[in-house]
Amino acid sequence: MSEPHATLAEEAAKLDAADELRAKRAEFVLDDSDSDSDSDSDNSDNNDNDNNDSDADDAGDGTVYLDGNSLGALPAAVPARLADVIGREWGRLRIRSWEESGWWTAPERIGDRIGRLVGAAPGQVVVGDSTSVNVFKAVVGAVRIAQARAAGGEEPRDGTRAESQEGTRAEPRDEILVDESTFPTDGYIAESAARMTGCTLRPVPAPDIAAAVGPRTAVALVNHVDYRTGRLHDLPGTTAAVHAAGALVVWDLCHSAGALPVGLDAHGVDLAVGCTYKYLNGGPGSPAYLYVARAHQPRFDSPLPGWNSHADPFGMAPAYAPADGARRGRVGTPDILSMLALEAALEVWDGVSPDAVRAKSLALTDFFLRCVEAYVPAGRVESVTPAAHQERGSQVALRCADAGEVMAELIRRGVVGDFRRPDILRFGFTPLYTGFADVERAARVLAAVLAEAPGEVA
Ligand SMILES: Cc1ncc(COP(=O)(O)O)c(C=O)c1O
Ligand SMILES: Nc1c(O)cccc1C(=O)C[C@H](N)C(=O)O
Repeated sequence: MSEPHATLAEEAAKLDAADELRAKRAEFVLDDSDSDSDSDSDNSDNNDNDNNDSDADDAGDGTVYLDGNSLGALPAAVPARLADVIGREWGRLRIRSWEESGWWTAPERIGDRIGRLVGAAPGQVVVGDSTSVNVFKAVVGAVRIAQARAAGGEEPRDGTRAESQEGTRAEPRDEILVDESTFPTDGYIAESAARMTGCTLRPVPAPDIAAAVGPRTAVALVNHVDYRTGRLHDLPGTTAAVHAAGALVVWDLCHSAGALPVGLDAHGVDLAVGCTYKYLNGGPGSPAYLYVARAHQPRFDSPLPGWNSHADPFGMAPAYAPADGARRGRVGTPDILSMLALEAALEVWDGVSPDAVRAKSLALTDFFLRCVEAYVPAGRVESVTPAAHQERGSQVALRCADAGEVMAELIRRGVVGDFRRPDILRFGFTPLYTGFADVERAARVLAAVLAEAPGEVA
């Protein structure tokens, strides 16, 4: 029997009152009441949304922002910090800021801040470039490690031998596995990396990678959370299986970092990449990051050995000699304005534990699914996000044939999610600023929109 609206609205109020992260919401800019009516940030073709959320006031009480899994909201501390970076550090200190304002060391300093959120001890994460570029560095770097190990008969990290038999040289490591439903950029880059390294690329469903990995696999590239379905993949189990086969694993954390604990060190992950503009709220185009586990750093041979990763960058030597540690993952001059905006954005995480964020994330997605079940006529939408907590990230994806029109109308009424072709409504739940009342309202507006546009599940 469906739960009535009043009951769920009351429950939302109680859940909000008991929410230990509730105060964090005030650290974000979420009020769009004075927004420029020409501003159309959720209306870009890139975002696959066809409508403008400047009409959000139609709904009467502002916007419910459920697109933080694409672009996180603005942390309130960022504008003043950026004004200082521009006015004082750049405007007055100019070149001195590379030293005096800590610009030169920002990629590693901010990397350590992200490291805490993804379970990496200091010295293993460097911030810079886009996720796409870091996928390239990570996959090629990982293949080179796997191939060097196979050629030299070295011990992999978990102690299993690279030789297939005592005294016999191991088979060549010439295969890259990629999760079949990967975000496209990872697949494109893995394909290019495979061509460059003499590997073949084999797409495999992420849950099957543990079984598919074999003696010729060099690297598996896997998304921790699927960008369309919100499915959370088994990072500990897949990593262990890849290691048991003597290969390396690269995880893409775009849709998990800042939404759930990752445990990179605890699970022995080799390399990882991620963006910072989703749950880490770094801003549009904010720099991504690269994790290279400490044990691999001495052998990490970057395919983009720029001068910033040189052991002595200002020596300007003609020959390349790599820096030690995380800095080896750098390429060229860091994008300081975006990088320092990200650093200010990360201050909202002070005192916040990834476990608390995960608990609230699951509570939010559970509650949304319950509200949808209560409000939306049976069969009108179908959830493609797993119900099991251990398989769910921080978004809910609902399938319906008219998803494009439905999302456009939702946005017009102040509920901002996004649409992924051909038939997915995507709702992201950012625990630092999303409340249970937002969730209840989103489901209520969704049900109203669906009732007015009766259609079929895809
Ligand atoms: C899983 C995943 N990887 C990579 C990217 C894109 O990376 P980039 O920062 O290079 O645009 C995204 C989103 O844009 C993503 O969802
Ligand atoms: N990076 C994006 C962009 O520059 C424009 C629009 C959307 C994005 C995204 O991040 C999309 C996102 N990775 C997704 O999961 O679909």
